[in-house]
Amino acid sequence: MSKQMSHLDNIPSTPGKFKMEKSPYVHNRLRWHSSLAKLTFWSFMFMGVILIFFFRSPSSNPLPQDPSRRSLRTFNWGGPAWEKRVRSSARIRSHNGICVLVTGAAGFVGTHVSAALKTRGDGVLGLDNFNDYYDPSLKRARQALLEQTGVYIVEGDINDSSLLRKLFEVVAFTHVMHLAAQAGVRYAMENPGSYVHSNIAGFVSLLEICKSANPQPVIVWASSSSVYGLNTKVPFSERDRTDQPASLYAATKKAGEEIAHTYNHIYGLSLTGLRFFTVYGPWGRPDMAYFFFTRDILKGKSISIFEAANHGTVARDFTYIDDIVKGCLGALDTAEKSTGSGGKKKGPAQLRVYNLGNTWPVPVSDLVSILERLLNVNAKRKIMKLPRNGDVEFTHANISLAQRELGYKPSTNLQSGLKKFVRWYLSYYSGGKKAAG
Ligand SMILES: O=C(O)[C@H]1O[C@H](OP(=O)(O)OP(=O)(O)OC[C@H]2O[C@@H](n3ccc(=O)[nH]c3=O)[C@H](O)[C@@H]2O)[C@H](O)[C@@H](O)[C@@H]1O
Repeated sequence: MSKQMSHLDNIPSTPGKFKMEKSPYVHNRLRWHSSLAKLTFWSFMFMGVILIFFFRSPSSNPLPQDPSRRSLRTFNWGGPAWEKRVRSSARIRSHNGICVLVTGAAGFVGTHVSAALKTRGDGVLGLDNFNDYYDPSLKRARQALLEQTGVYIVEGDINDSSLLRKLFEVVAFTHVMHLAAQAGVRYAMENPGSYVHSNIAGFVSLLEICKSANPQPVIVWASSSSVYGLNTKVPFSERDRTDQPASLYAATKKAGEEIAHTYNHIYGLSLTGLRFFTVYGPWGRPDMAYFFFTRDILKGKSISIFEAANHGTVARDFTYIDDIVKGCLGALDTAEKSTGSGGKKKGPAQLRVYNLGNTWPVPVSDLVSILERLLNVNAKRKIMKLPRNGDVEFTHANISLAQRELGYKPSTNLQSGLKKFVRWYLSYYSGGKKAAG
């Protein structure tokens, strides 16, 4: 059976009525029907105007690109052929393999993690809503890449409970790698609603299904280095305070950590949050600085390099994607099972949080110098004061906990990681055939 997710489902369909009233009835009935038709017509016109007003009015819709508008999109799923594809993608092909639902599988980290799991023989099913936060054609290209490795990505939203329930009916996932999220620090000021929709409502929707699944899966999910916010103690350790987020994005990730605590406490779900530190690499996100700096340097456009007060350095603990993938797999492999069943906790379950960084902060101006050398083009640098839109000045991970417990050991420095990124970038956007970002 084909199912669809759409807000439009709630609006009754009406065209049949109008057709019927055009049939040749006796005169009175016709008049009665025609006035009924008029009444119905004008009622619908009136409702239409109100709906248009509601969606357009700035006061009733304070979020100009409200993500709920995105979920007006219709996703098709269901049916025997679809279920067969889902099962085949999720089939474990190695001894001791795990069966993983990867949310955000067409995203940057999601694609790399899905491919790595599939390559080692785990069962992998992707889920992604292919939203247009950045160029969806890049997500489609990642999807095509995953298809070659045998990973199927179901198109749907993590807020669609009936889809999630169906997926757990078709496949007994042992693990969920939850990477679907609204990312980006600065965009949170433009579209705050999308952060609440994906990072809070979407996470809760997923946890609700996981808590009732039998067996309950293990969940590993993407938190963020941004939870350290205005924390000035460096390097950032998991024990440091995280109650001063500098952006709504950071606040939603911090909220995710608290929500994880609740579901672990009440339902016995095994939950591991990974605080990623500025992940970069091939197939990366065009909204991130290293990516659009590359694009703009090549185009001869000027780039803005932020600096802190008193010409202070802004730096990031840039972390290469392959290192992050190893950290994700380490977290999945070391996670203990959830303890609940039938939606009820049977005993204490594991609740963990780890930093996944590189432990080597690099000033943004140095990042630009590396790109200039790799691209053999001088950047048009514009030094700007760090805008007050959510960015923090400095990130630096203490990774000793992840090292000890996950065997996490980053091994790629920014120079060699960017070299791989630039090589990918130039071949992907070869000769300007595709427009970057
Ligand atoms: O570590 C993380 O958790 C976060 O890392 C990145 O956030 P961010 O570090 O701000 O990454 P970019 O947006 O690529 O910025 C990198 C650096 O370049 C700087 N920048 C950015 C944009 C710009 O025009 N100029 C500029 O100097 C930023 O201030 C920052 O220091 C991701 O975008 C987040 O999704 C992720 O959660």
